[in-house]
Order: sequence, then structure tokens, then C-alpha cells
Amino acid sequence: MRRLVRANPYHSRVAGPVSRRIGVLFFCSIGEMKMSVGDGGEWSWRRKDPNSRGGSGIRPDPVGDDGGSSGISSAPAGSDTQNGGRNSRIMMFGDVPVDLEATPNNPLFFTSSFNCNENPGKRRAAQGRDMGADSQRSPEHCEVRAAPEVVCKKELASYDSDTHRRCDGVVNFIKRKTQVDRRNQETPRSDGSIQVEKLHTSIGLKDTTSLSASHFVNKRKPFDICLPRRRQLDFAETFDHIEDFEQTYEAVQLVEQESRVLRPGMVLLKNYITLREQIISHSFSTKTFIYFALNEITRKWREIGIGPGEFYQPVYQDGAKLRLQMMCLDELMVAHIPNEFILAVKRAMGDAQDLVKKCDRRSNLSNDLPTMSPNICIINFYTTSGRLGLHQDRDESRESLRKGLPVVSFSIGDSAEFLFGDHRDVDRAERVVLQSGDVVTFGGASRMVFHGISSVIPNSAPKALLDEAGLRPGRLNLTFRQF
Ligand SMILES: O=C(O)CCC(=O)C(=O)O
Ligand SMILES: [Fe+2]
Repeated sequence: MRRLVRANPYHSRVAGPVSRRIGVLFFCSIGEMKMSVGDGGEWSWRRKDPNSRGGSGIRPDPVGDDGGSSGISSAPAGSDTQNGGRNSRIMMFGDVPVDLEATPNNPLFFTSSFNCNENPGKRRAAQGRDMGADSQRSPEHCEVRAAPEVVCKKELASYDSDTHRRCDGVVNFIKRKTQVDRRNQETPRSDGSIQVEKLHTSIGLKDTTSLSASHFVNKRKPFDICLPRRRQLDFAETFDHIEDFEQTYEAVQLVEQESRVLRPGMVLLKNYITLREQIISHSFSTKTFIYFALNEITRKWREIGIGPGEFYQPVYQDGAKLRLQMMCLDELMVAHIPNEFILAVKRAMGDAQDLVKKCDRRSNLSNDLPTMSPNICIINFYTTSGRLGLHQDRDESRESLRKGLPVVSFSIGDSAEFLFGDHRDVDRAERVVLQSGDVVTFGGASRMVFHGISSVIPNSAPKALLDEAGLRPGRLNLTFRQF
């Protein structure tokens, strides 16, 4: 772990008053802490059944009125018309070997985070916990959706024996899924299910397969996190403007400036990106992290958008559209996590650990906030109406969850209200505003903390970020994890 230079303005500001820190720690220590280890070990990012809302909480349940968590990307529909009514997007970088074990009970794509053949009552209860009206959707959705996944498993087996690396499995799989979707004709039936007829023989799908769950409609123009007509980020040019950017950026840092331990294992580094810049000038900095992130992500997004992985909007069997958008990534489009991101994450982790230690000298970091090596990066983009329901991040391996390896989350763009707590209960959750440049780390005793975004605060992004980088109004969030 690379250590922060100690003599820096950041450190004089990070810890905050002792009384306050103790208050936070005390409060948290008496809270009920659930450390349930769920389906760790399964790769289930963005593969959750959009109809299953909640489940074991593996993926976010976009708050309240949203259609649950998604496949590779999700975008709850909202009032934002600028992007066609979608209010969040997700994409993923990563370099994680994935063991794909598709079975009818554990299909790989769009699966629920709970077992499809599990007690339907239990599942329904889980779905209904905080999901609003849509929670009464039929649990069969999950079961019948196993069909294409089984097909894909077959495909995958042969794919694996090709030259492709095994770790491409997820992506290969998704590609197959995309092909299945394209080559099959879907006809709604009177009972609400969908008859799928094979149009292409090489896929290996049975002649007809019933699907009662969501399917793919409404292909749209690709989403771009930068506004139209903006030039693509040009690094050389960008660096010329960096001083201006920094000044403006700092000027709009409005709210609390103080980094602090939010609860055991959960650290907020305020205004971190800018502060880092004051300290490190000799290497890739976190200021450039913003630009780099935008550049990388925008580029990837565009690549993906024009490729086969277009967004689509699934529908319920009654025709209601899920309030999210999904995207399938092709293997060619999976990006490794740029090294610069990894460095920035490691530094942030080191600084968060320093803060924990500073607050409690007796802290044992390997328990309280262990170090992780990021190999997954999930990128969310929230437009100004975006939000994300309280959820636990439990998609990582059992081992990773058991060790409490932290999630490190960077915020860029508009500020947002971040909720966190021991329960999936908005009323009981604590709140903190995350601004552009803030980093939140949660591991150790907070690894399974419920968290979410209740709102994005419009017009709160650093102006320069919009002007210089052309970022669309909204919030970009990058979470790094170790599988
Ligand atoms: O946007 C955020 O700050 C949280 C994102 C998150 O919790 C997730 O992607 O799992
Ligand atoms: Fe999360």
C-alpha cells in the first residue's frame, strides 16, 4: 500500500473533533450489525432478475418505484427527458475469473439473487420488503427465465474449449444471450407469457421456449455520459486547463469538508480528489483521475453503445416496462481496470485506513478496514432523477465478504444524498451528502452495510467539470471491489 505523504493539508483536516468521532463510533457500535454472507462466490453482477426486487440484496434495488436491479446495466426510468427517461446507467470494468455454473436453479443472466426454486412465499416476502407495488409480480418469472440460460450454458461449454479464456465466460455468455435474443422471435401469449421461436439453428435453443418474464424491447440510441456536441475529452488540451478547473472545482466544494469515520469500517474522505492533488504532483493524480475516468468511461460507453450491447428496456408480462435499461457487454468490450484507477483506489484505501487508525490507535486494520486489491469496477451514472435503493453489496466472493474487504466508491459530478445503515429501512438510515471528489470506503464491520442513493442534487457538480469535461448533469459513481 502506498502511503500518503504525511505533511499535507489533508491530514490536518481529516480527523475532525474527537468528541464527534467518538460519537459516531459509539453509536455504530451499539447498532445491530448483520454480517450475513449471502451468495458470495457467484458472479451475479447485473444478472439479477429485473422482476425480483430485493432478494438477498445482492444488487441494488433502485429505490422504491424502480424495477429492481439489473443485468449489466440498469437505468430506472425517471422524469429526465434529456436521456429518454432513463435515470441511471451501469457499466463494469473488471478482470475477474468467473466460474460460470448455470443451472435451471441458478441461471446466469438476469437471475434473481435468490434461488428460483426456493419457497415462493419466502421469495415473495423478500421481494415485497421494500419494493412497492411491483413486488407482487409473479415469482414464476424467475423460473421460466431459466430456459435461455440453460441454452447459454451449452453454448458456453463449447465456447470454453475454444481459444477464449475462461475468465471471459460471463461475457461470452452474455454475447450468446444477445444472439439468442436477436435470433428468436417472441410472441406474447394470452396468458401473459411469451413464446419464443427459434430463428437460428446454431444457437441450440429448443424450438419453442416459454418466457413469462421480461424481454427486450425499445432499443434506443446509446447513452452518453457527456452531452451531445461536446468534443471528446482530449488529455493534452485538458491538462492545459487544469489550473482553471482546479480553482473552480475547489470553489464549489460547499458542504462539509471534513473526512471522518462514519461508522466502524466506513470512512468518508471528503473532497479527496482535489486534496490529493495538493499532495501528489509527481504521478498520476486524483485530479486527473476525474478526467481519466470520464475519458475512459465515455470512450467505453461509446464503444459499447455502437456495438451489440445496446440498452434495451425489459417488460413485464402484463406489458409494463421495467423502469430500467439493460445492456449486454460483448467480450471485446470488457475493459480492464485502468492502472490509474487501481492506484487511486489503493491510495484512498490507505488514507481511509490511516484515518481509522488515527481515530482509534488500537484498531486492528486487518479486521476493521482490510486492504483489498480491486479487480472489479462498477460504474453507475445517475441523471438528476437517479437513485438507488438500500442494498448490500454481496456479489463478491465468500472469501472477500468474509474478510470484510472494502468497497471503495468515488463520486464525480453532482452531489447526492447517500444513505447507510444496518437495516433496509430508509427511515432508519443515516445520511451524508457525497460531493464530487468524495470517496467512501466500507469494509470490515460495515462491509454488509445497507446503502443507497436517495437523490441526486441538481446543479451541484463543479461547473468546470461540466464545462471542461462536458459531463452531462448527473452523478458518476465508480465502485471498486475485490471479487
Ligand atoms: O452510487 C453510489 O454511491 C453507490 C453505488 C452502489 O452502491 C453500487 O453500485 O452498488
Ligand atoms: Fe452498493
